[in-house]
Amino acid sequence: MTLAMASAGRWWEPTRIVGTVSGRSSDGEFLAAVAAQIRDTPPGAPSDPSTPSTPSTPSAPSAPSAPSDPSDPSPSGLPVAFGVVGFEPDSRATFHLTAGMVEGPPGAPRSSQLDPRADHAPTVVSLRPRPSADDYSRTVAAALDRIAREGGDRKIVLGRWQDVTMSAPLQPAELAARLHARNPASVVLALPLADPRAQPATLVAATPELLIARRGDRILSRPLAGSVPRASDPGEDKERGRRLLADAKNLREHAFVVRAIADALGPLCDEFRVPAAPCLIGTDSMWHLASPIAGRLSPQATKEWDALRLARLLHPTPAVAGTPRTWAMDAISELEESPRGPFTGAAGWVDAVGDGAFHVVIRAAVVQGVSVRLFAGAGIVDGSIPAEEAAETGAKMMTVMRALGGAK
Ligand SMILES: C=C(O[C@@H]1C=C(C(=O)O)C=C[C@H]1O)C(=O)O
Repeated sequence: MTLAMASAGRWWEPTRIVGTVSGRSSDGEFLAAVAAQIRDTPPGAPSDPSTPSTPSTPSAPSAPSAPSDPSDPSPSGLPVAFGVVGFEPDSRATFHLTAGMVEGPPGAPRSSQLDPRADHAPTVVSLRPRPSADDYSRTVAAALDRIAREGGDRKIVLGRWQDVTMSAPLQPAELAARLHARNPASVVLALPLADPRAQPATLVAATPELLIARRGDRILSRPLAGSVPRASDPGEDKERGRRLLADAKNLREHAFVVRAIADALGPLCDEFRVPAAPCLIGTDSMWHLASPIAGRLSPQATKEWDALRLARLLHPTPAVAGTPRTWAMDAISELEESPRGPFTGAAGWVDAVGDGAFHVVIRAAVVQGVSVRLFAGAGIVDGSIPAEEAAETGAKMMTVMRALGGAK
């Protein structure tokens, strides 16, 4: 099985997986127990024979290097719990208890199953959008009706799926390596999902969105909301980014998220900084409005709030659910075709001292043999245009589609 993470040009793998636990995503007791369990996991603990370690794991842990990014796994080389909390309250959360994450060789893994020049590279043989772009546009219109009925000042994030079939089973590590090569500024995660009913599946994502990182008393969140697809012409591309920064509908969409995060984190902090206006960040396929929010936890909050508990406090934000949260989640479960599960969940790590980083599971796929399932969503507010939201979700899926070799 493949458990790996890449951020800021560095690739991380566990020295050893000592156990895997799963429970309901909304089960606070279960998740508190995960954080407690990692405090009791000795570094280099003997491996549980039922959960073999990753074959490509380096044999000796490398010396912990200085963190270059708040998302990096524990620089102290401490045991970490690495996992995902799903979107719906009753979805499955999976955590792998590892003896520590160590930095692998740059650009790992070494093999390249997805190298298009290799004859054994799996190729895309079929694509099935669920629903079609037209049906999705109709669902967006239905969401706009709901928002209008409530007076307009609301948001619903609506998504759609794409089921891809490959010509041969896809190695999740290969997809992760490709995403990492193409999206150096995103955090790449490959995370086996525990579902006893299903054939083994792995979540792979290249996410640009940081839900929360905690290092000691310092916290950082960088929500995204308000997006436009990039353009191939450099002049037009730059112009789209410039227009996004000044676009009233997208700024409103963004403000919902910043407000929710500031309201949740502000009371825990002695110092707290929210930018007055968002900045622009780009991925391979999208421009996004982003707000880096930073704080210093109070001494009491530092003791009580580990990274996973902070992630649970924020998740799901209006970037992936909407506002107000419960109303938006009800609308999503009525309007979307199926439950999202890990998509738009929170994935990352927490260590024995409560430090950690959780990322929003977007630009993601679930890989299961020859099947690859993609998801992308878009925030709907008063003024959204259904066809544009369909185009936006299509563009968001391009990050994974290109890495699969299924798009230019
Ligand atoms: C839901 C997704 O993206 C979220 C919605 C965004 C938006 O509506 O602009 C931007 C980033 C994400 O927070 C996704 O990419 O699937």
